Amino acid sequence: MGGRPLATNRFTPVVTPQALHDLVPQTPQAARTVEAARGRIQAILRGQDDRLLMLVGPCSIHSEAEALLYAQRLAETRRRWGGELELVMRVYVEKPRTTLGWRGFLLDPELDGHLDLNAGLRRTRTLMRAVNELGVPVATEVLDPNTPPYLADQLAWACIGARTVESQIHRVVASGLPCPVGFKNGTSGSVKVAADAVVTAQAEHAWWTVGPDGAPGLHLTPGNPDGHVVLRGGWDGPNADLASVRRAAAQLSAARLNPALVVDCSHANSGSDHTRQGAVARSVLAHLAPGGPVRGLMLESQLHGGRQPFPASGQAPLFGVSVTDACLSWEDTQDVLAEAAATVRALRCAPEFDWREPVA
Ligand SMILES: O=C[C@H](O)[C@H](O)COP(=O)(O)O
Ligand SMILES: C=C(OP(=O)(O)O)C(=O)O
Repeated sequence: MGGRPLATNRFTPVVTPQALHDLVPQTPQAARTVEAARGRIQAILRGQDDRLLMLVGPCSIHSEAEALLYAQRLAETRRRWGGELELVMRVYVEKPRTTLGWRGFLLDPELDGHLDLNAGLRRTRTLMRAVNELGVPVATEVLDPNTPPYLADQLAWACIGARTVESQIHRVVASGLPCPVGFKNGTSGSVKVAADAVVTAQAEHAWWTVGPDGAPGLHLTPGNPDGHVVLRGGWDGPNADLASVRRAAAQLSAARLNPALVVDCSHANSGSDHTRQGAVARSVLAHLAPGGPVRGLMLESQLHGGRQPFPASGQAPLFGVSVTDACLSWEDTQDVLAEAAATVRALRCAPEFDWREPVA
């Protein structure tokens, strides 16, 4: 083969899952948050709890101080709207990229390309535990199939993203996760690939991974009964409107799946314009119906709105501003949450109707 010679492959050993758990052990307080939230999210998805699941938080975590400040504020918001909303914080530490870019705090916690994965694992686990200890449940995207043995006990909700939803190994991993898993529709907009992922993840599988001591092994997974589809729009545009929601729910019902849906108000549903997330959320709230398929919303939200260019090496990022996708500001997020809570209250007094009927 001609061309440029490849750079030399290098290998750096990584801590075992057990060593990380010994270093950052689970605490009873954090475990209570995780367990209780998993049960409540399951009940919402199954239609046994009429509150809305609200997955809110930064597109990506790049600083513990920022994330903890956000979590402290969210803890207060959770108390305020707990009767109407199940608020879960996005603690997203692995970023899938369309082509190239920073791959997240877990792999590169210093944002400088040094890829200190051991520090990333320790700092991520410490952060997730601290968020749970504040009483705020944690949601994340599971991107690298190697991460769950290190972090799964911290998660109340997990996501398989639009770029990996068609991947066999991600579906297999989801079948072994101990929490409800949302599957995004594909980047093309295909809901079929997400519905297929729900079916695949419901089954038992064999997942080749590492055990607590880091030795490779075969994890026989039980299957995940709480997989569901997350609508995030696609190449052809948004899919948060009533017709798209009805179509997706009908597709799931036809496949004999629970038609529960979460609508991501960001990504292709907002045209990646953070200022549109509120309008997308409001449009979904306007078509919610008692007993309808939409059980939750996702917002990409930060302390401050917008985004900043990824910081050059050695340069400190602006505090509270996303370094990946542009996010809704804290204040605008609060407005959306207040409206979501008011909608849930109003729906409790609304008559049931068949959401499948087309509006005349
Ligand atoms: O949510 C985050 C981004 O949309 C996703 O990681 C893709 O980012 P990119 O298109 O900037 O690579
Ligand atoms: C990467 C994300 O979303 P998607 O997979 O929908 O692009 C995300 O939610 O951070």
